[in-house]
Amino acid sequence: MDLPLPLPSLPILLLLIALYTLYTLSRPFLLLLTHYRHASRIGLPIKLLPVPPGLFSFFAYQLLLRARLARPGSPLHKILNVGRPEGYAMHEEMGDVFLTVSPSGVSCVVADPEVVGQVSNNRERFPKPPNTGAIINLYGRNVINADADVWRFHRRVTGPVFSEKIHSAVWAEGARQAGLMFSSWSSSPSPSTTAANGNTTANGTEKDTILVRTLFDDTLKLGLHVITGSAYGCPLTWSGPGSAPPTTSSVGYTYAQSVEELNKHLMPLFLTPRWLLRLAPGGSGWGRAWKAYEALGGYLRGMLERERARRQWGDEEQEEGPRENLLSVLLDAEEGGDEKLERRMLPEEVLGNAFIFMFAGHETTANTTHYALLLLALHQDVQSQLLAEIDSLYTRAAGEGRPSLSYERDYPRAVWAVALMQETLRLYTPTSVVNKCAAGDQAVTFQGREYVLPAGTRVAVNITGVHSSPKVWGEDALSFRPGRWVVPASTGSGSASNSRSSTPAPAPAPAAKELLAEQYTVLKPPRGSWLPFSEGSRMCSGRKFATVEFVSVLAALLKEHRVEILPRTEGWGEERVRRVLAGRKAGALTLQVPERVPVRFVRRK
Ligand code: HEM
Repeated sequence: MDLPLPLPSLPILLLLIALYTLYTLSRPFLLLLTHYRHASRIGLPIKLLPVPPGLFSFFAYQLLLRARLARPGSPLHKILNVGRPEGYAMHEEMGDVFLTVSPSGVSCVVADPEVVGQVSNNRERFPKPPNTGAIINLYGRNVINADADVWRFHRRVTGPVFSEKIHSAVWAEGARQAGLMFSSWSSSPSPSTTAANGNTTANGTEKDTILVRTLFDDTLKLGLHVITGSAYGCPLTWSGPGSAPPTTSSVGYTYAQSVEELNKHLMPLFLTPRWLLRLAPGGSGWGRAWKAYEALGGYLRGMLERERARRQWGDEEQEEGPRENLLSVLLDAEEGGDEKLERRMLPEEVLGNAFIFMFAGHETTANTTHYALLLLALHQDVQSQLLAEIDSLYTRAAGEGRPSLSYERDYPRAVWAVALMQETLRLYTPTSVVNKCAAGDQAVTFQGREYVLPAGTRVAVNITGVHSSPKVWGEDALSFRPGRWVVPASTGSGSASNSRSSTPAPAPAPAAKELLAEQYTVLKPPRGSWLPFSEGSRMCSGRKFATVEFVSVLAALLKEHRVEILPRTEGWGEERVRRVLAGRKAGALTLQVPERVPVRFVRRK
């Protein structure tokens, strides 16, 4: 006869619940202790963190921010932000290489160029941490979040796109889009852009000053249009019917809106299964996230279909054949057109890469242009140097009978413009940290001593830390001084590089005449000291793309104008703009100017 199992009595049940609760509550502390024990064997200074760094604290902070329970600089912000080291402050206290220990594990935070070099230039020993970039895996696996063999394959497929041919196309498209953007400001006065009334201008006439309130949105749109035209084979107009690529979606977001909304709603997209998002009410954040996801997916698929048709039926405009743009190399790999590739690319990988290049390739560059324009407006002396260089490029082009600047002839001479971009990226680098992870126990040498990082230790390369370190960039590390990048050509852009001892030395700002005489060049920084594009085999594929775009856009925008901030009498002035530049836009994955700053373009000749 079966006897019924005795049910636990109430006190035993309560005891079990209490024990479980105790275990759950004490688990983070137990983990913290365990990780601390492991970390203390490494021998580097240790900082204890109450919460796990990385995405957890990032999202927790975003939620609190939205619920208005935290604001930048508040104690909660400090606790949660501790996992995202920014600037050099933490290193002043802890040294250039130290460990953080939290319930989630041990991280090694690095702001020393030598250690950065060891970590970044060895993909086998220090790969990306598992699941990196899951947030950007929205449409499928891609070159940024893949690793090992999959990454190698994606890079082999997409790498050939970044050739001189595309840089030439980027130059032309950058100038064209900058021209369209400028015309949109000057030709159609609107609530956002009007001829400033009563301002003193260079020649005193009202129509020679253009007030621009939409620099933030317009530079983003410009970045999106440049990459769509030059890498996706889809040149766009600034507004009207030609301003969006073909789409397969009926969701009514414009192209620029779909990207903007997707950016805003990355968090729900990342955290919520797609089937649930689809059910969300249209007006909610979740509903908008779904709408943006659908709309952008529609544009990407629309461009892929158009490219497929073009490959099938031919296109008179595209004489160069299918290797011309990113979409055609992706489709080539999907169809197995290249026998040297080990396998075909899956449709989800094609879409994933079509998305990621657009995503990685427009916002970063656009924000750099935006920051640079504001910095130029604040630093008129630097702007005068740049304008002298731009004028000399146009004068030389005219002398050679060329109506416009060309990539081949003029880009190599744009020393000051490249220096400006590099200095802007040093101070306002879009990605503050690049993460790696020790594959097996890995030794690093720091200040002549070897430290072994156990398998699985995260390594956070603190880019902003390196960029603002006085040891690397001198006592004026925090000052905006593009002149530090301009060095006599005799020292050579290459010869000053790749050695720890040759940290960038201050260079006198040369006169534009001397620049033209080609006596100066842009300093190539020592390894590990300038990292906006990261370093090593996983460095940004679009570094030159972005630089060419930046130079071309600035040369077009400032051909006949100078950019200025609005005076204090109009509610702005230097101090306010400096305060805005000191902030960081919360919620953006990459750095953005946190507030809309109006500027004016004043005709100078
Ligand atoms: C100022 C502009 C840009 C900055 C500061 C920038 C920064 C970066 C950084 C820091 C990484 C490394 C990320 C990591 O390892 O986690 C990266 C990777 C990448 N970037 Fe950029 N980027 C810029 C522009 C572009 C452009 C214009 C494109 C394409 C047209 C692009 C495409 C990529 C790709 C494909 C990768 C992944 C490389 C790989 O893992 O093989 N980026 N970028």
